Amino acid sequence: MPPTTYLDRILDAHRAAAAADRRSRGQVEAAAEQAVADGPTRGFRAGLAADHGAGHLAVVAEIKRRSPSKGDLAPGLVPGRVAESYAEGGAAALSVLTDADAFGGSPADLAEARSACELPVLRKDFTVVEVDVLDARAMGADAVLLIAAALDDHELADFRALAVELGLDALVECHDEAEVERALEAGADLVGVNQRDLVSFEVDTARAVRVAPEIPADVVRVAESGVRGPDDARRLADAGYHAVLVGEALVTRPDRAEAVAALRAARTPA
Ligand SMILES: O=P(O)(O)OC[C@@H](O)[C@@H](O)c1c[nH]c2ccccc12
Repeated sequence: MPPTTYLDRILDAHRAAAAADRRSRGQVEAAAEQAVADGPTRGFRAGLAADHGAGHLAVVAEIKRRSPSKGDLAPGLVPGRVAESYAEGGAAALSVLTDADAFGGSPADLAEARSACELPVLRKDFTVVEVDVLDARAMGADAVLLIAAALDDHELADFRALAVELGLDALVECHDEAEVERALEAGADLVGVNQRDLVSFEVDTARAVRVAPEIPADVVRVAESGVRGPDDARRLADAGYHAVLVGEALVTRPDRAEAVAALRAARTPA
């Protein structure tokens, strides 16, 4: 047996939490339906496409208190304040970690960040059951993360269809060409290539650049993880990414708005 990885452990914890969930499906559905009745989502995919269409590299700015690989990044951050500075810097969207155990986040962080700005918000978490998708809508998210490595083909397609039904965009996170293939098969129109291997935690920029051409032109492409600054961002923009998703390099900075603006400008003029 291969050793249990961080990803396995996090997924096991999420599956155990889902199994221990005493709420009925009807209860969770009602909460999601209430959110749908309260109003439409803000358009996460459309926001990235629009900013890219306007000549920028779209920035998905992440609110991340800590990570399993780096420990505390910004444990005392105030989500509303951080959201304001990201918006001021020109972020196209936010990503908010809602996983508590490994990342120190919460649904309350997402709600606070979203109400502090007009930006669409991705719920960054480990989606393992359909209830997670319903919860994402109920907590106010505009998009949900589906990690290809954590889901089988049926789950990927079903969870994505449910997200679409609820008005959520689904960011399907891939790590290699085979996973991109599976994402497309499941109908993905928004694909993230995670440069960090969720098993070894190693970041490989060459991989994101190599995988990019595998993704069709009508799919919005997001490069995730390990983007340290404008130089990294420019390489990814040149490789065909519409957007970068950046956590650590933004959350640890005193001048978060300027750091976002510098990433957004990191595109070689056509
Ligand atoms: O902090 P970074 O290296 O900029 O990475 C952000 C983001 O890509 C990373 O947080 C992430 C990518 N995929 C995930 C899945 C779950 C939790 C976290 C992640």
